Amino acid sequence: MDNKNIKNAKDIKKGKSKKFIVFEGIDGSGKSTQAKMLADRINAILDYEPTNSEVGKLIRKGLSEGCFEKETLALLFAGDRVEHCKELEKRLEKNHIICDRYVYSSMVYQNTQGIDMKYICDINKYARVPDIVVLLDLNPELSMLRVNDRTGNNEIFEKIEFQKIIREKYLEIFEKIEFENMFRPPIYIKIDANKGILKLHEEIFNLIKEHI
Ligand SMILES: Nc1ncnc2c1ncn2[C@@H]1O[C@H](COP(=O)(O)OP(=O)(O)O)[C@@H](O)[C@H]1O
Ligand SMILES: Cc1cn([C@H]2C[C@H](O)[C@@H](COP(=O)(O)OP(=O)(O)O)O2)c(=O)[nH]c1=O
Repeated sequence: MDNKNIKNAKDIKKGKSKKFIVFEGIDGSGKSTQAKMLADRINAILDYEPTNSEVGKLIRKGLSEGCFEKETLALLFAGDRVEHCKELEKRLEKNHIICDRYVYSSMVYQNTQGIDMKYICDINKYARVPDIVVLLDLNPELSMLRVNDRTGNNEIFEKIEFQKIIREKYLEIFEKIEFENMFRPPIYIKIDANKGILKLHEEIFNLIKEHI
C-alpha cells in the first residue's frame, strides 16, 4: 500500500513469523481501544506497559501518588520492560503479540521529564525491537475530552499542556531523530486518530494486514 506514513516496509517478512506490534500515542489517543480491537481481529495476545507485574504495580502506584523521582520512574519502566521481554520470544513462536505502549513511551515521557535520551536507550538496551509500531496521532484537546469522559482519577501526566509536548516529541522521534537508533522498527505507521472508533480500526487493520 502506498502510504507516506509507512516507513521501511521492505524489511519485514510477511507471513513468515508472528509479529510483535506496538501501539503508541498520547494519553487518550485510543491505544487501548484499538489494540484490543486489532488483537481480537488477528487473534493476537494483548499486552500492555506498565505491565501487571510487581514492578508494573509499583509504577502505577508511583504515577497516581507522585511518590517517585523521575530517575526512579525511568529505571522502573525499564525494569518492568526487562521482565516483559523475558518470555516474549517464546510467546511469539505461537502468537502475534500486540502491546499498548512500549520503549517509545519511555523515550518520549521520560525524556520530556528531563532524563537524557542516551541514558533511556542504555537502560532499555535489552528491549526487543518490535516488528511494527503504530503511532496514533491526536490533538491533546480532543484526547483530553475523551479521557475526562473516562471514570477514575486523572494520573499526573494527564494534563493538557504536558500532552502537547508529548505529542510533539512523538512526532519528532517518529519523523527523524531517535527512531534512527537502536529501537528503529522495520515498519512504523503514523495514523490520524481523529476519527470514529470503527473507521480507525478498519484503517489500522488494512495497513497491518499487508505485513502479517
Ligand atoms: N476514535 C475514538 N473516538 C472517540 N472516542 C474514543 C475513540 N477511541 C477511544 N475513545 C474513547 O476515549 C477514551 C480513551 O481511549 P483509550 O483507548 O483508553 O485511549 P488510550 O489507551 O490511548 O489512553 C475511552 O473512553 C474510549 O472509549
Ligand atoms: C510504558 C510507559 C508509560 N509511561 C506513562 C504514560 C502514561 O501516562 C502512564 C500510564 O500508561 P497508560 O496506563 O497506558 O496510560 P493511558 O491509558 O492514559 O495512555 O505511564 C511512561 O511514562 N513511560 C513508559 O515507558
